Amino acid sequence: MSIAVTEAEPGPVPPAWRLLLGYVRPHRWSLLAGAILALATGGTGLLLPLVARGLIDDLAHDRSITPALLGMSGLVVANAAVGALGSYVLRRTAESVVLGARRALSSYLLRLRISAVDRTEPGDLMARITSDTTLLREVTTDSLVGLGTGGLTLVATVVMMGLVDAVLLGVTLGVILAAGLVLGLIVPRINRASRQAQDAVGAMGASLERVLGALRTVKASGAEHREEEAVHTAAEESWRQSVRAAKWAAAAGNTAGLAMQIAFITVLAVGGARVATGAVDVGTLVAFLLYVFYLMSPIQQVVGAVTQYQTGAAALARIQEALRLPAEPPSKQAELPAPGAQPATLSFEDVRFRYAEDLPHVHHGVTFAVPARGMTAFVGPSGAGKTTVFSLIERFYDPESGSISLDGRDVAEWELPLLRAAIGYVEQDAPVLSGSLRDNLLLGNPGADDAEVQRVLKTTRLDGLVERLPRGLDTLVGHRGTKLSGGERQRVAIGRALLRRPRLLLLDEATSQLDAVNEAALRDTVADVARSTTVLVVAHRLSTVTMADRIVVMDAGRVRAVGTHRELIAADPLYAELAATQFLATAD
Ligand SMILES: Nc1ncnc2c1ncn2[C@@H]1O[C@H](COP(=O)(O)OP(=O)(O)OP(=O)(O)O)[C@@H](O)[C@H]1O
Repeated sequence: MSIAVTEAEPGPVPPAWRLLLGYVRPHRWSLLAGAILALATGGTGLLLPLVARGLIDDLAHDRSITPALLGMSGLVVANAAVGALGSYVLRRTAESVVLGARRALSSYLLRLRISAVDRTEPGDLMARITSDTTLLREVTTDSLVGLGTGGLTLVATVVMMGLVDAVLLGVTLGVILAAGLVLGLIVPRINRASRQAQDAVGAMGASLERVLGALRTVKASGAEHREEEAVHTAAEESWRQSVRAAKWAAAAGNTAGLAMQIAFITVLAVGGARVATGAVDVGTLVAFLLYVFYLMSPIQQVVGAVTQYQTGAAALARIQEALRLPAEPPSKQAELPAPGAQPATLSFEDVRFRYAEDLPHVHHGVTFAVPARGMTAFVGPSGAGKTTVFSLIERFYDPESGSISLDGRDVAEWELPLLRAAIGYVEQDAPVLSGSLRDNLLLGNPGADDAEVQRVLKTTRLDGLVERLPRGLDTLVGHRGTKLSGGERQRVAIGRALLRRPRLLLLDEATSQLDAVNEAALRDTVADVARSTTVLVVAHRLSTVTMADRIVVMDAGRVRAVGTHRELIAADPLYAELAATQFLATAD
């Protein structure tokens, strides 16, 4: 049985509110506490008009207004205190929702399949973790709580208004209903503009990542202005769409505000007439008008909640899009092989592979076998499919047909962490991560002891460099190791792979030449490692292939010959030609 690397095909995208509830569920109790406090704030405010009516009554009947004044002051102070506590609890909960989303999204993105990463822009994915998740904060507080507390306060206020005067309530609701119809037209536009604004932020992140990742090349090509324009265009697009969203949000807010003013004027007119006919007294009209005034806040809250929800729904959709990219299953950290573990065997059997359905095949039935120990070199023209062999062994991709076996067992049946724990992989451009030399060396085996590190430093001839550096292993290497030379970066990458005590070492040789001394040293290192480990090298140097135990010659996605240097020189014209040029990675 093979172990699935891609997750099940995702079904239809759930609606934004379901996604939002998913993020909020772990924090439901603190959210509820915040909502209750917000309601209590509304509740204390709701009592004010009644106390005010009492005060007017007291004045009309020549009674002392001190109790009513004290009551109103107490209510105002309680209102402020409960309000402050409520907004702190809500804000804290919202930050926790953002944290939860960031953790989930970043964990997921680190598990993405390489094929998914090939199709995406890292800068855009970063924007989803940083900027889109931030929008969840407002959605949680303004939207969810706003809708809940604002809605409840609204209902409570309407009930109170009904109790005070049903006719005036009817007038008020008529005006509010008309405003609601207008809002129904505005709200979807906010969603559309917000989505486009967030997409543009993603595009800006992608442009920035592209430029900053290759700033030397951009400068050397004199392309700063053109690249600057691309970043600015994305930033301006985000601005344009955000302004559009702001325009519609402002229209929504003001529609609600205008409706309240109209309701106020209408109630004043109709209420005034009712006072004149003696249907209601002045105190009732004042209390009702205070409620109309008071209605403003929950209505603004509900309208704000709905508009904010549109922005949040757009962000949620972008987050969900990232969470639906194919990823590897979650797994535990695997134990590395013990020192001196048995070297691996490897075989490819009729492997066919292409990077995507719409791309041509890169492997057209690749077959070869590699015994335990010794060094196997892969040679062939550029684009022949050599590096792809390594990517398939690591299961960055899966073949379309055929099988790849490690220790006689199909790699598809291995637990991914166990498979990768058996392998040390040095990529062609030898990536070095920002951080210290030590961080880089221990990346694949943080538990390596000092003696192991020292041994690897010696093997890779990095010991001299470490001694020269004032901070030794703790020297920071800069973004992508820019403070190291190309050769040093390559040796750090090899040291890192060796510290994993690999049973199979994959070495994609750099096409750039090292200086003669370092090249010889590296050759000796690899030869040394090959005595106890199975080593596969994508070779670009004649000096590497001449010492290989066997050479696999690849051409246009096929293995055309296997043998030693001496055998192949005689038997394979392509190999003879490659060898004659010294540089084995010639262009097609
Ligand atoms: N991630 C990818 N997505 C799509 N196509 C790819 C990808 N990686 C490589 N290819 C294509 O697959 C083919 C084989 O690439 P591969 O890197 O395996 O060649 P190679 O023999 O290692 O070449 P070189 O000697 O130049 O490193 C090339 O035509 C390349 O354009």
